[in-house]
Amino acid sequence: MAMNNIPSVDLADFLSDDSKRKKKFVNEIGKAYEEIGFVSLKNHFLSDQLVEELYKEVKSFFELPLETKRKYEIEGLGGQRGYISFGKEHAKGKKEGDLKEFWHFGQEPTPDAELIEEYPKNVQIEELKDFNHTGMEAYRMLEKTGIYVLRALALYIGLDEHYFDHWVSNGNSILRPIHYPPLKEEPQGAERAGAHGDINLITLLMGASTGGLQVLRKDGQWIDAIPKEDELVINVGDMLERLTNNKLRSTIHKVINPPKEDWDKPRYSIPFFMHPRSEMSLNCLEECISEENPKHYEDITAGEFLHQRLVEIGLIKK
Ligand SMILES: O=C(O)CCC(=O)C(=O)O
Ligand SMILES: [Fe+2]
Repeated sequence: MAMNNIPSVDLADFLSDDSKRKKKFVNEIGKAYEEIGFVSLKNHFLSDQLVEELYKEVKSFFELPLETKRKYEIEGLGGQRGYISFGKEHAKGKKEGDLKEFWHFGQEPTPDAELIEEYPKNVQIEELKDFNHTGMEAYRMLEKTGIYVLRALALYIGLDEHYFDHWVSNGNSILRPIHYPPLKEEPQGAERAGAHGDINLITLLMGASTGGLQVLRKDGQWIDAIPKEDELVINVGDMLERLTNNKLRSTIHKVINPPKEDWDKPRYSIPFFMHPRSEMSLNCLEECISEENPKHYEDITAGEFLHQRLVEIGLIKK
């Protein structure tokens, strides 16, 4: 039986004036990311009320008729904004599409952002007047939380506390509400979400409508990752693993199919994928290269890396 043992950390420690508490947080989250790659975080900035409103909007959207949702599936964006229909995305290296449909909210940059690459506009849903602004409100609160987590990680790695600030402010982050519909037939090798590592720097995940998320521990055992009430599950993605030359671990995870008696139950989940600006260098940091841990990756920018991975998961056609 899988069990839940994702370490829990308290953002209030990091925000406290007591330097011992701040240091404690930095060490706890750093150690957890070297070991399991996941934490559950309390005292973040996303309120229960906002989560509730967002789930309500998201459910209303996915309940719309397919032809209405299809109006919002925009060609040529590599699935980076709007609606992405059932079965389109697959885990890297897997041919069966995941059993999910989803939506993407993207960055709305401030006028002074000076971006090298312009972001596509968010897609506005006409049928639901509160959908877009509720999504962007949650986006901002998750982004704010993520910036503090990255500050703690910068200190852990031995960088300036504000190393990531510039790269993630006006960065290419994505909020992804997902609907896993009820299963109607034997899935034939497909899963709700096949085993994968996330592409981005870090992922912040509010509680899902039901369980199903599992994480692959170093010893090869799959364990459940369920945030406690009021907590966010936060994990390291491949970009941060690469930047830190494998010091911080992007852990493989998946969403398993429910047992047959629960096939009639849908699942909803809303991850926030924190991405930097596309020009950020992901070259392995000097601080993370040593004789025992020689450089594992070629130099690359975040934009180039993202493009490669979108091709590999089926969202961009070669
Ligand atoms: O649905 C979930 O709980 C997680 C989904 C996920 O891992 C992803 O979309 O990257
Ligand atoms: Fe994921």
